[in-house]
Formats: sequence, C-alpha cells, structure tokens
Amino acid sequence: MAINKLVIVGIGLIGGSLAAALKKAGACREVIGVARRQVTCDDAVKLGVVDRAYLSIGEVAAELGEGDVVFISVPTLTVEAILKQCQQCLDSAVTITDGASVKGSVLTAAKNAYGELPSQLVLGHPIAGSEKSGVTAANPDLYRDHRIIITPTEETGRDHLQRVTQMWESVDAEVLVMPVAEHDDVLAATSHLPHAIAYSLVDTLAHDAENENIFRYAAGGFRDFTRIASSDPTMWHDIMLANRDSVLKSLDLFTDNLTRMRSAIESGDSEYLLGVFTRAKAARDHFTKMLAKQAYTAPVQDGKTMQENEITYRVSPGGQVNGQIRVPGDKSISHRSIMLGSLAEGVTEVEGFLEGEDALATLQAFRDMGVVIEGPDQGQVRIHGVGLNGLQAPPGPLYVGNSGTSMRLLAGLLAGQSFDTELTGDESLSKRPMNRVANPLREMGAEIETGENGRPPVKIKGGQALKAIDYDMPMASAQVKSCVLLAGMYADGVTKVTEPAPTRDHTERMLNGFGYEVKREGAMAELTSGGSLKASKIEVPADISSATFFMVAAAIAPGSDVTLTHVGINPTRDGVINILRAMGADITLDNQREVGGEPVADIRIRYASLKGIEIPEDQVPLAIDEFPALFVAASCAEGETVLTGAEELRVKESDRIQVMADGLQKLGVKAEPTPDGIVIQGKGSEAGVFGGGEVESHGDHRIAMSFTIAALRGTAEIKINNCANVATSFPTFVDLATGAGITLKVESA
Ligand SMILES: O=C(O)C1=C[C@@H](OP(=O)(O)O)[C@@H](O)[C@H](O)C1
Ligand SMILES: C=C(OP(=O)(O)O)C(=O)O
Repeated sequence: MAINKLVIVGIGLIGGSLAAALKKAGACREVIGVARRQVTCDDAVKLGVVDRAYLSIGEVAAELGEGDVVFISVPTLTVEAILKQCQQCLDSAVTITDGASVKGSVLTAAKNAYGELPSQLVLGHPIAGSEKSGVTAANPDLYRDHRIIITPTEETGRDHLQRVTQMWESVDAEVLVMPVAEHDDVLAATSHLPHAIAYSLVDTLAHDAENENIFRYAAGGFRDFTRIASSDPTMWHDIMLANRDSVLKSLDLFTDNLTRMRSAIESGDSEYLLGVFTRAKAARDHFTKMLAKQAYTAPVQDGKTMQENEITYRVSPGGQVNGQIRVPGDKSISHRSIMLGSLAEGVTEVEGFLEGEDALATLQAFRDMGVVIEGPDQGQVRIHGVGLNGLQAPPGPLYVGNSGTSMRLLAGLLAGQSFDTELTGDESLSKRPMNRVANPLREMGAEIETGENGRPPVKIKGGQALKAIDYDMPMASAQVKSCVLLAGMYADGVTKVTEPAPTRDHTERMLNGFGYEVKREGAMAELTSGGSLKASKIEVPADISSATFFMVAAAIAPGSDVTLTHVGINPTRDGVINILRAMGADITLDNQREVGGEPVADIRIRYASLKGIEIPEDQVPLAIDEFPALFVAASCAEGETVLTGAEELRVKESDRIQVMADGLQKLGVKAEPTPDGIVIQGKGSEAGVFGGGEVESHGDHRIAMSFTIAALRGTAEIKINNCANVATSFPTFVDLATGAGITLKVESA
C-alpha cells in the first residue's frame, strides 16, 4: 500500500479521480472526502469515490498520522484557507500535497499559513485536467500515462516526497520534478494562455448579434479550438490571478503576434502569413508525432536526443525481389535544394524532395532562420528565397539530428552570416569530426568553436570578414568541398578547392543552375564572391544510394528482376554500378536523360552470379555510401573481395567497416576489417550465405538496410536492432522492400 488513509479536500474531477484511481489500484487503505457542500459529500459516497465524507478537515484530523496523505484539490485561491485549517489541526507527520495548477501562489499560501514552509508539504500538479468538472466526472483512469509535476523545495521532507511520488506512480502516472518558477512559466504558456484565448474567443463570438448563426455553423475548427472554454470558471479565474506575471508574459507575446498577423492581413503580406502558417504547421505536426511517441529525434538536454524509439527489424530468410520501384528523392540534392533555394532571389519550386529526417532537418534549420518554406507535400516544396544576405538569426541552436551533410554544409554558409549560430546533432552526429570543415573555414577568417576533439556542437561567430582561399582537401569529401565553396560566396576573392579524387558534384551543378558560376579545372573547382542566386525549378531524381539496396538485393537473390526508375546516375555517384558490374552483375540502363542538370536513368538489374574483386580505389568516393550494401554483395560472391582506401567509412553515422565486419562475422561470413577497408571471403553459390542471428545497426540507417537485404540469402531469421534511423534517408524502405518480396516485420518498443 502506497498510503494508509487518503483525505481528499475538494472532491471534484481531480480529487475524485485520484480517489477512484487509488481505490482501483488497491493502493490505499481508506479514502475520506472533505467537501464544502453536503450534497457533494453524499454524491461522492453514493458513487463509491470515497468511503466517507465530511464538511471540514477538522472532523477527521484527529485520526490522521504518519502514512496518511491529505490531497488538496480546491480552486487555487482557496488553497490558503485550507492550509490554515491544516496548520491548526493536522499532525506534522501527515503528508500534505495538492493539485493546483499554479505553484508559486500555493508556496506563498503555505508561508502565510505556517510562517515557513512545513516539511510535510509536497507541491504537485497533475497535468490531466479536462473541460469536465465535478465529482460525477471522476475517472479512475484519468492519470494513467499522464504527467505529474512535483515542485519540491529545500524544506520538503524526503519521506513525504517519496510517499507522494509513490502515490502517483501507483496510479500509473509519470512523475517529473521541476522548480516552482519554471513550472509556472511553462504552464502559463502551454495551458493558461490557451484557456484565456479559448474563453475570450467564445465570449467574443457569443456577443455577436448573429451568434445563433455563428454557433450553428461553427463545427470542426471552432469546436476543436474552444473545447476548453467549457472548463470550470472559478478554477480558471483563480489560475489567471494566481499566475498573473507568467500569464501576462505569455499573453503579451501572443498579443504582439496577433497584432502582427492583423497588419499582415490588412496589408496583404502573404509572405508573413505563409511564414507563420508553414512554421506553425511544421511545429504542430512534429508535436503530434512526439505525443504519439513516434518522434525519433527531439532535442532534450545538451543537444542530445531523446531515447530513440527502439525499432527492430525481423527479416525472414530467402525469397527474391521483383518489380518496378521508385525510391525516394536524392538526399544530397534535397539538402542543397533547400540551401540554395533559401539563399536565392525569388521562389524556388522543388519536386521529388526527400521527406526523410536528414533533409527535413536542413529544411527546419532554414525555417528557423526566417525562410518561408511551403511543404513538403508529396515531394513538393516551395521556397521563398531571401537572397544571399537575407537570413535571420535563429531563436536557438540549429539542431540537425543525424545529418552530417546538414552540419558541414551549413557551417560554410553560416560562417558568412552577420549573426552567431550553433549547430547541434544527435548522439551519432555528436561523435563525427567537424574540424575537417572548421579548419578551412578558420583559414578563411571564420571564428568557429567545436566541442571536444573537434566534435559537435559547432559554434560560429557571425560578422567575420571572410577571405577567399585556395584549399587542397586532405580527404575526398564532397561535404568539405561544398562547405568551402558555399563559404566562398561570402569571402572576398576567388575561392578554389582541389580534391584528391572526384567526389559528388551536386553543389557545383546546382550553383550553376541557380546562375552562380562555378568553374571546373581538372580536380579544382572555383567560384568568385559577389554573385547572386536566381530562384530555379528543381526536379530531384531518385537516390542512387537508396536504389543500391534493391540493386544488391536483385544481384544476390536468384530469380530476381528489378527496375529502379528515374535514378540519378551522376558520374560522381555511379561507383555502385561500376563495382557491381565488375563483380559480374547484370545491369542495364534504360531511358537515359537529363533532368534539371542531373543525368537520370531507369536501372534494371537481374540476378547473376557474382565474383569477388579488388575494388578499384578510384571508385571508392563514387560509391562511398554504398559499401555496407556492397559488403553484402561481396559475401554472396565467389571468392575474395578486397576494399582499400576507404578509411572515410570509419567516420560515417557509425564506423561502417567495423560495424559491418561485426555483423557479417556474427552471421557466419569471414570478414576481416583493415585500417582502410575490409577483406571478405564470399561464399558464392552456397544456398545459405548468412546464418540467422541478431545484429546491431548502431543506429546507422545504411547498416540496418544492408542486413535486411542480406536475409534474402539467409538460412534463418535475421534480427536487426536500432533501425529507427532508416527514416533519415529512406522513410519508405519497409513498404518498398515488402512490396518487392522481402518478408520483414517491424517491431517497436
Ligand atoms: O555531400 C554530400 O551530400 C554527401 C557526401 C558524402 O560525405 P563525405 O563528404 O563526408 O564523403 C556522403 O557520405 C554523404 O552521405 C552525403
Ligand atoms: C554519410 C551519410 O550521411 P551524412 O554524412 O549526411 O550523415 C549517409 O547518408 O550515408
């Protein structure tokens, strides 16, 4: 039993529901009610909510002692009178707690009643109200999975705190602890302000001469928005006055915003209106997901993400893949479309945008910097560009989740802005190296601070004059190249970047497409500052990195025949085609054409037996994201496959060499990691290449998808842990894989 006797003072929805819940849970010996009116006492006993009831706490005080709890759930401004009675008649061993929506005023009330804060008092607030009120609305399940905020002070006794915590936990509520002032500010914004607005809106309309008509036709929106205006008026009267300062702060913010909206409507400022509506929709959609516990990224503390929603794949062995598949839009091009579209003059329209978490992180970052972006809606995005110097300071750190591309490319752009920024990411991104971009930017005159060992967060000081540099990249990285070129638009002079091997050139192509000239001379790309970007239309081809999983699936599973449509085959991205062909894969490219400056084709791939090869090092940067899947192909090939010159794989979302080697070994494949690659002994035509088992993806999307397709040549089920991040690059993977013939179950915890 969490408690002995529970005395509920004020048997309404909140108190009555606690009584009913504790009784149902068998967590207290007896429930005694105290109410101002005899009829409430009678009702509460009749409904079985309490065992007995009295008109004042004085009538039961004498029988209470240690282990008993008094729960005060009267309107906020009445709490002081009750506490004064408690002070007069209650033993100091009795625990007192409350359910008022404002905590600062209860603190003052307690000081007024007791002179100082008594250790027996534990202030609390169940976030579980409803527009219903009164004992008849009491509901034993009201608190299940709801949050209870407890605001202990230095004076609060440990035993009392523990007893109240246990009481709430025994009715399946989640207890959170918060300082009093923070509680009152947060609740003013999230609860008190919406109630004030709902009451005011209904009252405004109710005064209208035409109100009969208004209410007759006011269905959907009005009903949803004003439900809470049916709440208990006394309770809300008290809350507004008790939390005066915090409520006024929130109301002022809101009033300003509303006034600005009024003038925007008056002056026909569609940019402003679209800005408010698109930002609010994005925020509300995100919030809805959070409420449904679906959000896998949500910054909570220190830039770290909330524990990811655990997602596990269970893939059945065997099968083949067939059909025509259109995988989602290219991630690299989607990122760049938002960046350049935002900095262009005019409205850029994007088709085929990847609605994966990485590209959405970039989109959100630009919204945070004041860019109006409509969509995405089925791959369509409209970006109202603000020009190269039109970004505004974001309200806080820019959180880019799992996305290295967002962080590194943004770093270049942000180095050229007049305001300070900070870039943060999730747990995986927080381990990835950022000095590769910070160093050249520092050479250009940027002031940049990174976390320990050059890891995120990346803090960028605004207002620095940048100068052009001639940069010899130490590694083949399109992210570093793009970062320096983007910063170059803001630097004085001609910025040149030379790469040790060709890397994806989407930035150069798209800059040219937006009318900002990038010249290419051998391994060097250069641009001159002082140009501008003109809005453009962008059609994003399907992502060859996502298509890869189906290419490899078809290449390893006998009987397979798959056509991947509209795939980007940019020569700086086509390493996977070249490598698979060298291994003996049967690949044909049809319908080759150019779309918005990028070559695309339909890729048909049919099963053919594969042989192991030494992967040519010049192909490595051209297939950099495709190696996890290629290692699966190598395991199914006849003979040895050797990869060298691929140390970059160690600093992706996971150490892709080690993590793949671990998983492959676990499934019975000989895979030896080397410092810059891997050696895999393929099993060739053996029916079962992979034994069953459990592998870890380490939250790396490409590892998760690679082991999924491996099951096509498995002998037993493969279980893959930590797959939520597949949504970063390929949100429709499970549907497309299942549709193509892979038997896959998704479990979420
Ligand atoms: O520029 C880009 O869009 C990308 C470049 C590559 O990274 P590196 O530049 O680190 O090789 C790649 O792995 C990443 O998925 C996307
Ligand atoms: C490495 C990848 O992406 P990023 O660097 O953007 O996180 C990837 O998608 O495989």
